[in-house]
This record gives sequence, C-alpha cells and structure tokens, in this order.
Amino acid sequence: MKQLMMIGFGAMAREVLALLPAELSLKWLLVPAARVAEAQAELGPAVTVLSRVEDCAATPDLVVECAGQAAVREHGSAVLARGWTLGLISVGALADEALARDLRLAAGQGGGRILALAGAIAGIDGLAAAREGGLESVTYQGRKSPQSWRGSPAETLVDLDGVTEPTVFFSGTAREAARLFPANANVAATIALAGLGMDHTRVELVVDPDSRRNQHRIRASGRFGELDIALSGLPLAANPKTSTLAALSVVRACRQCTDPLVI
Ligand SMILES: NC(=O)C1=CN([C@@H]2O[C@H](COP(=O)(O)OP(=O)(O)OC[C@H]3O[C@@H](n4cnc5c(N)ncnc54)[C@H](O)[C@@H]3O)[C@@H](O)[C@H]2O)C=CC1
Ligand SMILES: O=C([O-])CC(=O)C(=O)O
Repeated sequence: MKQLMMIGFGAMAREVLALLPAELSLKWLLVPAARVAEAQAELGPAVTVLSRVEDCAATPDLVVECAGQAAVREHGSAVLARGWTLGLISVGALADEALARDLRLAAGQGGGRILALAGAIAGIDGLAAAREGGLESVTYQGRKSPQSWRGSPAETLVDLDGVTEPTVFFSGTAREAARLFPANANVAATIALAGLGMDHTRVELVVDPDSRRNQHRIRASGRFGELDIALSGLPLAANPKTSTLAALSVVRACRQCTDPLVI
C-alpha cells in the first residue's frame, strides 16, 4: 500500500479523500497548527496530523497540496528538499518569481519533483505539446457567478450584487491574475506554464450573474494549428470558488502514483 501526505483539509481535500484510490492511503495530513487537534480527532489514529513537514520522519510516496498559495510558500521547499514529489494545485504560487526559484532550487538540490496539476481546466496536455512546436498566442477567460468571486478583489472592481449581464472586470497577464485572485485564477498560471509564460498569456476574468458554473476557455494558435477549449464545471458544494474537476485532477495524480499505466 502506497502512502500519501496531503496538505490542507478544506473543500478540495475532503473531496479528494472521499475518492482516493484503494491502493493509496492517507498517512499524513498537514494543517495549520491551530487545526491539528480538531483534524486529528476527526480522522482518528490511522492518519498523523502535523503542522510541519519536518515532523514527518518517513517518506510519503506522494505529497498533494490542496491548501492555497500560502501553504505552498510555507511547506513547498521542505517537501522538495527531502526528495519527495509534490503535486501542486495552487499553481498560481509559481507566479511569484522568487518562490518559483526557491522551489526549483530545493527540488534540484533534494531531488524532489513538482507536478503542476491541470486542476479545473482541460487541454493542458495539448497546449504543452503545442508549445514544443512554437506558439503564437494563448488567451484564457475565466467566468464565474457573483458568489464565486466574493471575498476576492472582484468586489472592488465590479458591483457583484448589482451586475445584470456577463461583465469583464479584469484584463491582464496570467501573472497578475494568479497573484490578485489566489483562490480563483490558479488555472491562469497553469495555462501560462504550459504555454507562453506568465507575462505573455492574456487573461480575462468575467462575472456572470446567470451562471452557477465555473467556466473556462482557452484559445491558442501556433505551428500546430488552433486550439479552442471550453469547459463548464460544477463548483464543489462546500466552496463555490473551486471546481469539482480541480479536486478530481488531484485524485488523478493519486491514481497515477499507484497505477503502472499512467494516463
Ligand atoms: N488549479 C486549480 O484549478 C484550482 C486550485 N485551487 C487551489 O486549491 C486551494 C484549496 O481549495 P479549497 O479546498 O476549495 O479551499 P478551502 O478554503 O476550502 O480549503 C483550504 C484549506 O487549506 C488549509 N490551509 C491554509 N493554509 C494552510 C497551510 N499553510 N498549511 C496547511 N493547510 C493550510 C485551510 O485550513 C483549509 O482547510 C485554493 O486555495 C486554490 O489555491 C482551487 C481551485 C482550482
Ligand atoms: O476551480 C476553478 O474553477 C478555478 C480556480 O478556482 C482556480 O484556478 O484557482
């Protein structure tokens, strides 16, 4: 039986835990220090709940982060420096150049690997392959309900309560989007990493009062031809900002860790 360490125990982590492949068991959970006792009581003795990577003496087969960009900053280097593989869902953390450099350095020195998970979007495989032949342009549009944008800077850019039609409230680069909207625009950074980079990927963010979906659209062109991918995702009931598919992409990484056929 392979052993998993998970960082975070919010909406996404709980969905992942519910769908974990039978060949992988959750052995360690990393949460903020103030939440350790509560999570330990909920999960029982089969899982060791910690607040620091340093307190795990064994070697997980896989570490998956489902906790946010701040958690990547807090724990990422310690995981990679130990030579462990880190499946990253808060890929927007890599929009911070200094952090991205530190993580690469820790991975290089310790032998760890960073898996940037596709998250809430589809098409990352095709885009990353297309990049090998040369890309001309990549654009991303993210469209969510007012409820999904609450608690983000969208509140100061558009009237979330009064909006009556789909409205673009942000237009900029993937780097700006991922940093300004850390709980909503990680996918912008993922698309950038697969394609033209953080500063050459154009991003539009839209509030749509008539939709309950998290909608994502990638358009790209290059030597391969053109790509146009639209995804209409259902949010998790426990967090309207987070698409169900993002949690499922973490489950996929867990499956890839255990199955000899990797797809
Ligand atoms: N790539 C993608 O497509 C997507 C990525 N995300 C990322 O996933 C993250 C998690 O999403 P949800 O579970 O829906 O959010 P959530 O807010 O429901 O849960 C986050 C959990 O992480 C924990 N946490 C926060 N800081 C931590 C730290 N330093 N160490 C350990 N645990 C920590 C919190 O206590 C909370 O339980 C988001 O913040 C976002 O960064 C979310 C949606 C899509
Ligand atoms: O779950 C989604 O639809 C996308 C998301 O929040 C993110 O990219 O951070």
